[in-house]
Amino acid sequence: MAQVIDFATLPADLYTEALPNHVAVIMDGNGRWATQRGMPRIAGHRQGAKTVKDLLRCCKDWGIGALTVYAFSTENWRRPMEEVNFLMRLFDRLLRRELAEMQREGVRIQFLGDLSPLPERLRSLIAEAMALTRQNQQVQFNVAVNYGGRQELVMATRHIAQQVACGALSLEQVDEEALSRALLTYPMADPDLLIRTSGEQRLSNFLPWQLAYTELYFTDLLWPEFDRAAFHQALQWYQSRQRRFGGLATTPIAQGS
Ligand SMILES: CC(C)=CCC/C(C)=C/CC/C(C)=C/COP(=O)(O)OP(=O)(O)O
Ligand SMILES: C=C(C)CCOP(=O)(O)OP(=O)(O)O
Ligand SMILES: [Mg+2]
Repeated sequence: MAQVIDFATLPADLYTEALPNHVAVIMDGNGRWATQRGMPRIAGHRQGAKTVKDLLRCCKDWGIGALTVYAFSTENWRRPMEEVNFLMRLFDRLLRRELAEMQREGVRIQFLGDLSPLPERLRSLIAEAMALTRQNQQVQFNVAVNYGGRQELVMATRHIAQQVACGALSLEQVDEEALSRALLTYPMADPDLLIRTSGEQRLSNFLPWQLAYTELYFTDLLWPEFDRAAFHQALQWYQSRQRRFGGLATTPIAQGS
C-alpha cells in the first residue's frame, strides 16, 4: 500500500537541520493553467494566490524561516492592461483579506521592488502591512512586486556612486558587502533554494545577485498545481544536493548536518 504522508507537519524524511532557511519562488504558469481549462488567464492568478497562501503556511508549519515570491516583474507591465489591473487589484484584495491572519500567525511581510508606480491605495496598504508586522518572527514573507534584478543593481550602483562622490565611502570600501547593503534584500540572507514552476528554466530578472550560490529547482508543474507534496519533493531534492561554494566535494546537505 502506498505510504500516506501527513503534510501538516514536517515529513519524516526531511531533516530540520538540513532544511533551507530561505526559499525563493518564481510562481510561473498561472496563465497556462487557466488557458488549459478554458478559463481567462486571470483565473490562474486567482488560483495561484491560494497556492502561495498554503505555501506560506507550510513554511511556518515546517520551520522554514523565509519565503520570497516573485509576484510581478518590471517586465510584466508589458502585459494587457486588463491583466495588469487585475493583478494590482488582487494584491490589494489579498493584503486587506489576509493581513489580520498573517499578523496572528507571526508573519513578517516585506515588499521588494520599486513601489512608486503602484496604485496609491495599494502603496499605503503595503506600508501599513510592513509596519504592522515588522516585529513578527515566525516566518518572513517577501513579495517581489515591480521587482527587476537589473534595476535593483542599477539603483544600488547609483547609491554607492553617490556615497563615493560625497566622500562617505572610499573606493576601497566598495566591496561585496557594500553592494549587498545597497540592495533591497539587505539584511536578509541569500535564498538557499529557488523553485521555478511551469518548466521554464530561466531567472527572468529575479534576484541575479542573491542567487549566485542558490540551488535551482525546476518543475513542470504549473504554479496553481504546486502543493505541499510538490514542495516536499523539492525539499527532498534540496537535501540531496552537495553545496560546495567553490570548495571541494562534501556530503549531501542531509548527511552533512
Ligand atoms: C500577493 C501575492 C503573493 C499574490 C499572488 C498572486 C500571484 C500568484 C501572482 C503571480 C503573477 C504572475 C505574473 C505569475 C506568472 O504566471 P504567468 O502569468 O506568467 O503564467 P504563464 O507563464 O502560464 O503565462
Ligand atoms: C513569476 C513572475 C512574476 C515573473 C516571471 O514570469 P514571466 O512569465 O513574466 O517570465 P518570462 O516567461 O517572460 O521569462
Ligand atoms: Mg509566465
